[in-house]
Amino acid sequence: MKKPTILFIGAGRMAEAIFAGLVKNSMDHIQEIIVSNRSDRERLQSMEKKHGVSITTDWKPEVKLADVILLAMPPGVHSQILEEMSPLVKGQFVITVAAGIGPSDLEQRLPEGTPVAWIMPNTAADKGESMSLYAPGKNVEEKHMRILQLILDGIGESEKLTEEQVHDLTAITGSAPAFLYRFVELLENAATEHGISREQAKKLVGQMVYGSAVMLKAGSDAKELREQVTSPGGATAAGLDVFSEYQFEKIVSEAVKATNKKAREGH
Ligand SMILES: NC(=O)C1=CN([C@@H]2O[C@H](COP(=O)(O)OP(=O)(O)OC[C@H]3O[C@@H](n4cnc5c(N)ncnc54)[C@H](O)[C@@H]3O)[C@@H](O)[C@H]2O)C=CC1
Ligand SMILES: O=C(O)[C@@H]1CCC=N1
Repeated sequence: MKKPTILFIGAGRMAEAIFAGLVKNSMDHIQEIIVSNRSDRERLQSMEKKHGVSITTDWKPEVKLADVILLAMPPGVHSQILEEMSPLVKGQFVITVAAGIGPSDLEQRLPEGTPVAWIMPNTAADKGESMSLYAPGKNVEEKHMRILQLILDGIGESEKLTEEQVHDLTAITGSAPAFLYRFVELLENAATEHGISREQAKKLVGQMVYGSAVMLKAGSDAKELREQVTSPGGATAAGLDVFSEYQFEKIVSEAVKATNKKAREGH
C-alpha cells in the first residue's frame, strides 16, 4: 500500500490530539502529515516544532498532494470549506471529525463518487487512547478502509456505527470526557477543603479514576463494581442516596440529550 499523505484543515485541539497520536504511533505507515490553519502562524510553527509535521496557512495548493483530507475545523465552517474544496477534489479520501457532519453531508457537498468518512474521536487521541466512533460513506472501498483503520488505530480504539448512531452517541464518547473531568474537578475541590494541597488532591483523584478505569477495562460491569464498593447500609450508600435525592440520573440523561441536540445543530 502506498503510504498516504494526510492534510489537516484546522489545527485546533482535536487536530493536534489526532496528529500527535499518529506521529507517536503510525508514522511508519504515513508519508507526510501537513497541517493547515487559517491565520495563527505561531501555533502552526509550534506544532511543527513539537510534532515534526509540515505546516501551511493555505490548504488549497496541498489538496492535489494529499491522499486524505482530514477536516478538523468547527462544524459551522464546513459548508464554506467544502464549497471551496469541491472543485479541487479528485478522488481524495475526505474525513471529518466535526460533530453533526455525517458522511451523507460530505457526499452532498463533494463531487459524485468522492470517498468520505466521519470519525467522532475524543481528546485522549493524544495519548493513543481515544474511543472513536466512525461511519464510512457509500464510496469507501477496501483501500480507503485500510487508511481509515490506520488513522483510527493510531489514536486508540474504534467502533464502526451507522451515521445516525454516531449522531446519537457523540455525547457519550466525544463529549463525556468533559463530563468526567468536571466530576474530577469537583472531587479535587472537595479534597482540598481538608488540608491537602492541590497536587495531593490531583494525585488522589487521578489514581482513583485510573484504578476505576482499569477495573472497567478488565471487563467488569459498572453496576457490579459499584455494588462491590457500596457496603450495605455503609458510607458509600449514604453518598449515593444524595445522588438519587438530587436526581443524578436525570442530570446525566438531560446532559446527554442537550449535547446531542446541539451537536446535530452544528451545521
Ligand atoms: N475537542 C474535542 O474533544 C472534539 C472535537 N471534535 C470536533 O473537532 C472539530 C474542532 O474542534 P476543536 O479542535 O475542539 O476546536 P478548536 O477551536 O480548538 O479548533 C478549530 C480549528 O479550526 C480552525 N478554523 C476555524 N475556522 C476555520 C476556517 N474557516 N477555515 C479553516 N480553519 C478554520 C481554527 O483555526 C482551529 O485551528 C470540531 O468540528 C469538533 O466538533 C470532535 C470530537 C471531540
Ligand atoms: O464540544 C464539541 O462540540 C465537540 C464535539 C464532541 C466534543 N467536543
